[in-house]
Amino acid sequence: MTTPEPTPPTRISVAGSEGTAPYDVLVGRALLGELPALIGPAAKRVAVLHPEALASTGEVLRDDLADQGYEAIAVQLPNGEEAKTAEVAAYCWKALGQTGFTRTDVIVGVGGGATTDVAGFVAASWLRGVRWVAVPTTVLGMVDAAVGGKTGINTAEGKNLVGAFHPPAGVLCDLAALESLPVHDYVSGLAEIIKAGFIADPVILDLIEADPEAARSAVGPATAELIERAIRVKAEVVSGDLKESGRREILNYGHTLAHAIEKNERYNWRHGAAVAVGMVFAAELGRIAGRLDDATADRHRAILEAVGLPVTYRGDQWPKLVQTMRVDKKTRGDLLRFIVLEGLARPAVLEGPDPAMLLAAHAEIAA
Ligand SMILES: NC(=O)c1ccc[n+]([C@@H]2O[C@H](COP(=O)([O-])OP(=O)(O)OC[C@H]3O[C@@H](n4cnc5c(N)ncnc54)[C@H](O)[C@@H]3O)[C@@H](O)[C@H]2O)c1
Ligand SMILES: O=C(O)C(=O)C[C@@H](O)[C@H](O)[C@H](O)COP(=O)(O)O
Ligand SMILES: [Zn+2]
Repeated sequence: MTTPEPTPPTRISVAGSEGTAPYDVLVGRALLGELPALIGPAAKRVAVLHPEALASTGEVLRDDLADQGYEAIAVQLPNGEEAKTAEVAAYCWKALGQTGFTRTDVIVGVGGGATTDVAGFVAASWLRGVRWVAVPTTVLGMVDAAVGGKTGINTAEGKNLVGAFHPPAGVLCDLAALESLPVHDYVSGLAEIIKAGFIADPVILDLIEADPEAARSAVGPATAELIERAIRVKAEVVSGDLKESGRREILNYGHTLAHAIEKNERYNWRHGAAVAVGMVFAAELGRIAGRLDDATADRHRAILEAVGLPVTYRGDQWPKLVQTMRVDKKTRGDLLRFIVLEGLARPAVLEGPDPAMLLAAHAEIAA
């Protein structure tokens, strides 16, 4: 009997823009052999930044890189959102300083979106910018966070308030990593996949609606296709607008309210769960503004509930949420701006909606 040839990874290209180099997102299995080529020939030192939950992965990777002749260190970060702080970034800078990390050395971020956001930010800020490679290990990291070069940390005042646009040299999405992901985290990533479906690729919605239970699994029949389709949406959008001067804002669909919910919950809600509620809110806002048809608005709640994502939030928190939304990055002056839909895959900006409209949309998600 012959052993089947390993399937080559899918390669999705992200164009360089505004002086940055193009790079590829690879999706497949057993991709770590690609890492040395992405680290490049100039590096002497490599720092592997990983969350506590992936301690053994981080150490194996460090040992592997050391065997290849790099001076490799593993830097363990707290799990999840707790890593996105100035203190954790400073801890990483200290580790780099003590290792004598130079401009030709390379950072590898292995973990979920929180880890790759910090790893990218440390890479952007160390010596004003060093090369980094993203190895996302969550659905959300693969389809969204690791692609596009938005890096950053939170401050007491809000989500992702400090950061930089600093694209990686490459992104390795090893689907096998998803098999250890708790279902709660897996499903959180589906929110960003569903977002990609509503803003650009409705086939995603059809695939999930055909078998929502299978969509919740790392080994479902459509898993790889869903992940690849969402990455293609992100890659296409960021290729044309790295610094979010225009079209990239559509990737923020549902995020204006989501970030306010995350802050209000002291980051104990997963990002994807907050984005799910935020998209239902944005859909209702679109409907109330006369931009979105009833069927598409209703489809939000149905698909998100079908995969087990939340669609409501505590009704008594509205004043605090509005206050936080006022400092959303899309706000211009005093003008709140939301991404809404004018139909499937037809995102648009809604500027300065009447407070009564916001209140009416809020009533639809208030628990
Ligand atoms: N930069 C961007 O463009 C962008 C886009 C979307 C989201 N984000 C950010 O991404 C973050 C959310 O990312 P996330 O949903 O991946 O969550 P996360 O990074 O918080 O990870 C969730 C949990 O899973 C653990 N984990 C990671 N991989 C694992 C694995 N393979 N097996 C077991 N456990 C694992 C983590 O340690 C953590 O405890 C948010 O901070 C969000 O703001 C950034
Ligand atoms: O890549 C983008 O652009 C996005 O908006 C993707 C979002 O899913 C992501 O959560 C992003 O981190 C939000 O960025 P922010 O600029 O609103 O903080
Ligand atoms: Zn997001």
